[in-house]
Amino acid sequence: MFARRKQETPPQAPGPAEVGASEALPVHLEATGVGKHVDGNVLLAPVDLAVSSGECVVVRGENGSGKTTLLRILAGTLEASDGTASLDGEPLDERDPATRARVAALIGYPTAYRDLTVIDHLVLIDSTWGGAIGTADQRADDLLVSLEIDHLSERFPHELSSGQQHLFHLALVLFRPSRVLLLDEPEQRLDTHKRGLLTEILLARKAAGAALVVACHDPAMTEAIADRVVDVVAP
Ligand SMILES: Nc1ncnc2c1ncn2[C@@H]1O[C@H](COP(=O)(O)OP(=O)(O)OP(=O)(O)O)[C@@H](O)[C@H]1O
Repeated sequence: MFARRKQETPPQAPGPAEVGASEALPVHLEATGVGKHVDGNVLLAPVDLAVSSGECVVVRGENGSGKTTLLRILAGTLEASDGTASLDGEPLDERDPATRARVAALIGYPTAYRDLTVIDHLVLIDSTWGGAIGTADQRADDLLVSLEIDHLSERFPHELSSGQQHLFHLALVLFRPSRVLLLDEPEQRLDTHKRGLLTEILLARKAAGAALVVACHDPAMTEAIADRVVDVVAP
């Protein structure tokens, strides 16, 4: 089991909106004419997108239209072939600590460790990123409660159902502080109730000042969280 970091003075426990909440500093993410092609194949036709603190842009489009490709470019893990993408006027590069400190992304499967439990993973993340309120265990518990998976905190990742695993993956991303949240189909594999919980958490993160870009196939969730919609058209 991962050794828990000890904290001497536990202040009050955080509320769900405060766990992983973004810092108060405003942020602006912008993509202008961003497109991607590889060996003559167009993965993403040029698209514009802009989002600031307290806003959510939902990216829609049919399967294969390029939503994940766009999110990868916005996360700084993929270089655009056309156009420019910037965060607060600076180029995005996931290798740059300045980008990593501001952007948290759920695109595909995050790294998980077979020998660490659910809560061990969160405490491990906390040892890197920390938090302002409460202890690491309190912060982790609070997020797990908000996702209604606190009863699974001592399970290993391979002991979770597919929907529970997805909630665990969401927890890994939501737990660390970030000013920008990029989520690729966060509603996948979740039942209606859990989609509602996730919607509440995303609205709380918006209210706390995060900028959100969410690729989403769920019309109800889109209606609830989106300030604007960007439709990606298949190349
Ligand atoms: N490494 C790659 N090399 C070549 N083409 C790729 C590669 N990765 C993805 N593609 C293609 O790029 C296009 C866009 O893929 P992308 O995953 O961005 O779509 P998407 O909109 O997220 O799809 P979905 O809704 O199914 O998740 C698809 O046609 C896909 O086949």
